[in-house]
This record gives sequence, C-alpha cells and structure tokens, in this order.
Amino acid sequence: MLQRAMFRCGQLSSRVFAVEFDLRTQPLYFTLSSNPQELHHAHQQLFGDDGKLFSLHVHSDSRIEKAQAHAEIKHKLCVTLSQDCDVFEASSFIPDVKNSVVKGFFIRDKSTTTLSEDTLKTLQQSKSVCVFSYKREGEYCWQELWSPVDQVQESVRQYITPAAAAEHHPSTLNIRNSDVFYCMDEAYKVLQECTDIIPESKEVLKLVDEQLETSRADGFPVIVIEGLDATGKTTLTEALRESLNATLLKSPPQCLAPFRQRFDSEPPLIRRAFYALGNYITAAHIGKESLRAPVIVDRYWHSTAAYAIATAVGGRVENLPKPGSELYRWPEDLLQPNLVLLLTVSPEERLRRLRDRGQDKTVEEAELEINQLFRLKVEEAYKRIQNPACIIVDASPSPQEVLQQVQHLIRNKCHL
Ligand SMILES: Nc1ncnc2c1ncn2[C@@H]1O[C@H](COP(=O)(O)OP(=O)(O)OP(=O)(O)O)[C@@H](O)[C@H]1O
Ligand SMILES: Nc1ccn([C@H]2C[C@H](O)[C@@H](COP(=O)(O)O)O2)c(=O)n1
Repeated sequence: MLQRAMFRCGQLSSRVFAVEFDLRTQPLYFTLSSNPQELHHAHQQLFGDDGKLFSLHVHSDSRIEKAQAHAEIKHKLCVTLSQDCDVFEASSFIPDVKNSVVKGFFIRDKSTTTLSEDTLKTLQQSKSVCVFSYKREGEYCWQELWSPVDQVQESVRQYITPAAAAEHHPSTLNIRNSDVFYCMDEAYKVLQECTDIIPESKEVLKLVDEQLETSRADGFPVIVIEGLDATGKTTLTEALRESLNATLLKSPPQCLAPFRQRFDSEPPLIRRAFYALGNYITAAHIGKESLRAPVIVDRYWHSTAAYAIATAVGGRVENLPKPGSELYRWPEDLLQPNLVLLLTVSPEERLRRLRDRGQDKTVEEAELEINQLFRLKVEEAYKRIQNPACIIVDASPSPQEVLQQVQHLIRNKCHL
C-alpha cells in the first residue's frame, strides 16, 4: 500500500518515468515538478499531439498479484481500445535503484469516443490500479490523478519535466529474481506463492523435492547445445548421442512436459520460475547420468536466462544489461556443464528451416519471426553469459558438416 499511497499523495518527483514511444529509439524520460517547464522537442512528440493522454500503473504488495494484474491489463487494453488509441509500455523508477520499477502503460487516445475512459474507469475500480491523465497548456504539460467526471477527487498537478536518459534501461533494474533466478530457492518461493491460484505449482514443487541433491562427481563430460528455435539442436544432439554413445537430456525435462503449456500462459515472473526449476531437475539427472556416460543437454540455463532477459528488456539491443553485468552470471548452485555450444544460422536460413518443418511454434517463437529486435537481443544475451560462456558454432552447413565441426570441438575441449 505504501507505493499506492505515495502515488496518491503525488510524491512522485524523485521518480523518473520512461515511455517506450518507439522501440527503435531511446524511451522518452521525464520527471515531475511543481514548477512548469517547457517540453523538449522530443517530448512534444508524445505530449504535444492532439488526443487524450493517460498513464496507469499497477501496485500491490503481492508480486504474483502485480504480475497477473499487469498481464490482464495489457490484454484488456489490446482487445478493447480502438485503432485510434496507441498503447505504450511505461514504467516509473528511481534511476539505478534495483527493484524500483513500477510497470504500467501510457495511452494516447485520438478517437472521439469515450472507450478509453470507460476502460480505464473499469480498471481503476481495482485497488491495485492508479490512473493519471495529462493536460497541455501552451508549452507545458502536467500530470494529475485521473478521476472519471462523476467522481470528485482531490488531485495534485505535477508538471512534466524532461529528464536525462537513464544509464541503465529501467527494464534491467528488476530482472534479478523476477525474470532470471540465480538460486533455486528464489524460483521455488515464486511457485510456493502461486499454489492457491495455480494448483499445478504444487505438483512441480513435488517433482523438484523428489530430486535427490546431486553433487557432481568427476564423471564424463557434459555438453550443452543452445540456439534459437530451428537452428538444428535436435538434429545435432541426436547425432551426438549416437556418435559419442552419450545420454541425451533436455531442459525442461520430460517430467515437466504436462505442465509446460500452463506455465507458458502465465506472466514472466511465474513462467521463468518454472523454467528455472526445470534446470535444477535436469541438473539432478545430469549428475546421475554423467557417472555412466557423456551427457548431451538440449537447452539449459543459457536459454532460460537469454530468453528471459530479451523479453524483459524493452526496445533495442543497446538496452540489454551491459556485458560483464552480474545478470549474466551463472547461478552458483546450478551444476555447470563442461562445454556450451551456441548454434547460429542467418535469419533467412532459420526462417527457411522453420517453414520446411511447418510445425506449431510457441507464441514466443512466433514472435521471434516477426520481431527482429527480439531475436537480436536473445542472441546477444546468449553471447554475454559467462562462466561458462558459450562457443559459437556456424550451423549453416549440412548436418554432417555441423556434426564434424562439433565433434572436433568436443575432442579439443573435453578430450572425448
Ligand atoms: N545443418 C542443417 N542444414 C539444413 N537443415 C537442417 C540442419 N539441421 C537441421 N535442419 C533442419 O531444420 C529444421 C529444424 O531443425 P531442428 O528441429 O534440429 O532444430 P531445433 O533447434 O531443435 O528446433 P527447436 O528448438 O524448435 O526444437 C528441421 O527440419 C531439420 O531437419
Ligand atoms: N531451459 C530452457 C528451455 C526453454 N526455455 C524457454 C525459452 C523459450 O520461451 C522456449 C523455447 O523452447 P522450445 O520451444 O525450443 O522448446 O522455452 C527456457 O526458458 N529454458
């Protein structure tokens, strides 16, 4: 309730707001002040246009409730607002302060209908949603708490003041333990908090509990194969299993398959915690199997972290956490492989393979196809992960040639 109270009292001046107005450029940053200030030219694009302007933010003490409310609002805004309404991702944050981000949306309504007001009115009835409106006066623009005409509410006028670009993109501030988990307990806690609303969480936690703790004996090498969808992971891992007489494992493991679709439909906090736990179950399997034979793993922590970071970070590749950031560090309690290979092909070749295969894709993979920015961010995040870093393999040649290339690498690095 503290944050909601803070928003209600209008004590927002220490916060910076970021609106992802155009994904190819920097967000528009502004802060608030009691004194009017002229808008910069860049901000005129957002605040100077005709139309009604609103922003809304979600607050709750429960992170599960907050994540679900955010996803529901996003869906509602997409399906109910007309084409004359632009909806942008917006966040409010304290620069460089971890976990200070409050996520929300900015709405620019150029229509002559009251559809956006009606939608906002319904959303505002939820105790976790705060709505602001924006008004212009010459060169100035101010924000105030929005109330539908039939409700009288005291409001504080705060002027929009253009702010400097943040050093760290706001979406990077909340990644730890919301999108990427760096120890099992943190991911475990998220599913524990969901057991009332997602009964399957109990079954997943039971499967995690059933895995005996495995400290890795100095067994056979463990080799992880990573890459975007359709880069040839399945083809290569199966060929390696044959040629090395190895055990082939996957993350998420087969025992989580019945729950995957359910968790894929949940907001990132819950979905990512599910995949994180999947890695720990796979780790337990690796620990056992590597005592008997070399182990090949199809996707592991690199996939979990790279997709999560690329989804969490809005806009351009430049917005990703900087190389060397602690966000790319391998979890200390997760079994480390001996070698991680990242299969890469050109976007054109990948699309050709996807089309030839003609299979269903997950929503995220479908997004990869249409969202070049997202694909670039996933690949870049893969390459920035450290300890162990991945070795890039050009997977465009024929399956036989890719296999030979990889066998050569395995011989050199793992002496197999
Ligand atoms: N080296 C290659 N050259 C040409 N085609 C290939 C090559 N490797 C795989 N393919 C073909 O590309 C398609 C995708 O390959 P595959 O299923 O192995 O990819 P994947 O990375 O496992 O995908 P996903 O992550 O979606 O499971 C398949 O039709 C496969 O036959
Ligand atoms: N260890 C893993 C494996 C997969 N994921 C997520 C990332 C993508 O959303 C999707 C890709 O998997 P595929 O469709 O190739 O089976 O699953 C993950 O986070 N961690």
